[in-house]
Amino acid sequence: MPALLKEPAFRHDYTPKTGILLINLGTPAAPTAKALRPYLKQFLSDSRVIEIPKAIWWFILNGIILNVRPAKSAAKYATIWTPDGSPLLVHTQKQTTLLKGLLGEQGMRNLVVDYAMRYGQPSVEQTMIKMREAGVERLLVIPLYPQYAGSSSATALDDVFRTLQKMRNMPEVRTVRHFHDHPAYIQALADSVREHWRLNGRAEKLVMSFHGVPRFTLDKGDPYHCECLKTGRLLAEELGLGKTEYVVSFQSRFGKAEWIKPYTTEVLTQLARDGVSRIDVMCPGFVGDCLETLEEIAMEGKEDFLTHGGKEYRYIACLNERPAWITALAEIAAANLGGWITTPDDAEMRQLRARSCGAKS
Ligand SMILES: C=CC1=C(C)c2cc3[nH]c(cc4nc(cc5[nH]c(cc1n2)c(C)c5CCC(=O)O)C(CCC(=O)O)=C4C)c(C)c3C=C
Ligand SMILES: [Fe+2]
Ligand SMILES: [Fe+2]
Repeated sequence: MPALLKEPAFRHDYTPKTGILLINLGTPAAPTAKALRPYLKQFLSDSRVIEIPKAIWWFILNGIILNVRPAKSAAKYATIWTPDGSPLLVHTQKQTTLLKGLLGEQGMRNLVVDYAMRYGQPSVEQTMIKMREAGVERLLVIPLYPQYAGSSSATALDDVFRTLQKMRNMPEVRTVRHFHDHPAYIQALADSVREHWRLNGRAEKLVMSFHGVPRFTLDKGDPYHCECLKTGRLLAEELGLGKTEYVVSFQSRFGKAEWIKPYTTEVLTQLARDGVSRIDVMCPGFVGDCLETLEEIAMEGKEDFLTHGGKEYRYIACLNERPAWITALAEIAAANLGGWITTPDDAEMRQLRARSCGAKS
């Protein structure tokens, strides 16, 4: 049992709140090798992400990867960094604010909406302590990954459960496992494609590129690959696309092992070689633009396609702050908040609470 966190003395006179905690992957604090090193170390030391035996991996990580990758990755981050910081952080912050605003407009009171990062800052523990201090007694956790994977959603939830183990007065907890087939999420994606078509016309193919995972995880029971294909199919159906008009592929391969296929780079190269001249490319598995979409897909992917004979490569931005996506997020939250959002005003709630144990305050 880990050591318990410090908590304030119990009191009656506060309004119990319901919290929504959005968890995203996390991102380095700056686009520098110095900032990349601790970020990558934390990320790549996660046994949900790297399943190689710990002792062997320790040597590979500390002896090779952490000496080479920080500088290489920092150079990539530098190409997408914004004046407000890393796009992943900026979009997560904005999504949190917009969700809070929308749920407030929908009349949900006594609600705390906040975000945390699985790697880097603010950590899950930090945000959970902050929410507990704000009076959160019921906590809904939404990992910002539409498709469940052990290396994304599950590790985010591990962090929540680890923090709960350290809480004396732990909140009630509900978790969202995935929303890969949620109609409002599919609608939001479809809206973004239709808007792109309205402004730019329609390309010959729509490429839907998802983050990859090692192939063996599928063989060992991870549903991620299947959920990506389902998202792709539902989106294509919503857009009225036939089987030959879209392709689902997987990006961001790490290391030499086989990952789920087809690889996005190979698909882009092959499409160009096959004489397809104009393609639309999107990343439905990322709800906000980040390094993997802005650098790997919008920049490197474009180069792959154009250098192999393609003529026009149009990247469709992630959902980011699109109103339809914030509405979808609110729907996903509301569907999981059943019975948790109470209507009595603050004073009444305090009275109810004090009365239940006979105390005066
Ligand atoms: C080492 C293996 C990796 C697995 C497995 C993996 C799964 C996975 N990742 C995401 C989402 C994101 N990954 C991002 C960056 C990133 N991913 C890996 C490695 C694995 N990911 C690394 C080493 C990095 C860091 C960048 C680099 O050095 O290449 C990001 C972007 C972060 C940002 O700051 O913008 C996202 C998002 C998912 C959803 C997933 C499993 C399904
Ligand atoms: Fe990743
Ligand atoms: Fe399947």
